[in-house]
Amino acid sequence: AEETYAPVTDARLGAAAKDAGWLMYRRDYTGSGYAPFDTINTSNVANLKQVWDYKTDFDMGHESPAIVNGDYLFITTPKNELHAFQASTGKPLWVYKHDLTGVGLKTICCDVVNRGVALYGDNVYMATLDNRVVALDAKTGKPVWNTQLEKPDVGYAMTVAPLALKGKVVVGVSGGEYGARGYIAALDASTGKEVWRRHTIPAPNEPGGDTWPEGAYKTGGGPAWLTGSYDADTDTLFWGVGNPGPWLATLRPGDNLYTDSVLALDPATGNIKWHYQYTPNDTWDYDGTNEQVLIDITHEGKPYKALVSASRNGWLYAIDRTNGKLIYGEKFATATSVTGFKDGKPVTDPDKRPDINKEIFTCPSFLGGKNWWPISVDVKTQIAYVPTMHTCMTMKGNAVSYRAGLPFLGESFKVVRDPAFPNHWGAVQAIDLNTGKQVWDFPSELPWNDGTLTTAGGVVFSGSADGYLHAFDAKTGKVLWKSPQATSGFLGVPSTWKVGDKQYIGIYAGWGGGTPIWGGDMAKDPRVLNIPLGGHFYVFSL
Ligand SMILES: O=C(O)c1cc(C(=O)O)c2c(n1)C(=O)C(=O)c1cc(C(=O)O)[nH]c1-2
Repeated sequence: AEETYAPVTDARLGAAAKDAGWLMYRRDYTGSGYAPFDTINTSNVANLKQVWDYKTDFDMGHESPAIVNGDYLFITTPKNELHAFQASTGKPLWVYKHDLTGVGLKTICCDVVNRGVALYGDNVYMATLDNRVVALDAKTGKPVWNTQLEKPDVGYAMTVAPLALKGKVVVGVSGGEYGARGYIAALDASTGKEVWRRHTIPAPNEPGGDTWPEGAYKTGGGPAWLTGSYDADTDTLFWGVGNPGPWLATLRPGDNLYTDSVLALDPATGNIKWHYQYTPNDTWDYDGTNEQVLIDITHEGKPYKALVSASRNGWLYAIDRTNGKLIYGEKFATATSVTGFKDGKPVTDPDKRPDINKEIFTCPSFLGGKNWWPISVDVKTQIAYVPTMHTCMTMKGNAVSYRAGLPFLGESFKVVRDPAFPNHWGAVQAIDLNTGKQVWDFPSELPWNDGTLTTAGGVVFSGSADGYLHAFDAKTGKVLWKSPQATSGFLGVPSTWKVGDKQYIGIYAGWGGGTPIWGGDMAKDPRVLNIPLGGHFYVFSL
């Protein structure tokens, strides 16, 4: 039957946490990845069965969550195809294949991925590898507008899932490995016209401009390649900023604001309200882009409106989201580059800084104690479910000069095992956000490169690299159910929705992304090397 398509209004997005669908990247503006559904719960999750599936034509990383409005479901593929299905049955509705003819796909560091769509009004939005944002009619797939932000192949690319709010579609660019000057931009949702652009590296005359050597801002990196969050109470948009360029920090003394930071922005103008820098003068490619989850916590007896992020640098940060002050930092992985805090600012170990002719060994590797795979947070218990990677690295400086469209690193490196975890490349951890301390740990011999989904049914979902979707007991970490083995390793972000009384879980298998390309010893581990490729979207229900 031809279902009506209910427009995605600001009111619906503001109440997305309670919607029957899954209206945005992390379900709601807080970035929780938490669904209030309990139809599937700890007592019946063992009965989950596959109800439909879809195989894509691609062998690269599949990272998109299913975004669902009513009975309409949207997923994207590598190289920017957008597929619409009937959410309950998997009936294909339409496909949009973005035209990448003539695009070299050259300045894309970590696989030709896409992290999914945003919905607003009657439209669906996708950011593309050739730096466009496209708006399509969600019901028909018919193009509405198409705005190019940058030429392709000269440093910029886009892999981000857009965030829609208040008549705007907000996106951020990739390009931190190519000396692109990063930014976050807001486009008018109905016309595609750019409303504001916030460069993440200030010009010399702007606040923070004095944290860079002369002229360095033009090639200073600071990409913004993961989706932010939004606090309606204070009307603040939070967006993570990535690594500085070049990677070798001795070439750019200073804190290098606002790289490796979270920015609190006015969504009407893009003006900066405050910032917090996770890794000052980063020389390890630790980015600061990982999820920025808004959650109210109680720490040492005091209530806080917090923003939490499990950073690539191995520390879990809780920041006061009203003023940008550190509440606490706790290690969630072996972390020797950042060693602690002074007056709320991270302190780094000078002995762990590489230079020309100086090789160092430090943890985590540049791939991070956790990479982009989002944590989820149970809003009732304030427990976060954190995909974790156990790696360290050697790193050494070398000479580099900027050339448009080429890598701008100035370092060579190798990912190796974390000696503290001789048998495990990864884990899923439960961490109490009130304390920053571990509640349980599920170790994995393979890296764990999948986001997590938390539900009111007391079940946490996440997929393993060897192709099993796991259902964990949120309280104990006990595995309550595992799917039959998927045709590839899980990399996609799990999501859940209801059509009528039925609850569905959807997730992409489709190994790829940064780990196989950059993973050094981990990528060469035969169990990782032999993970079969191919995109396969699965939907499960009772
Ligand atoms: O600096 C950047 O612009 C940038 C972009 C991306 C991306 O857009 O996917 C990644 C990274 N950096 C990165 O450092 C990284 O480890 C990474 C992993 C992945 C992935 O999809 O698995 N993307 C990216």
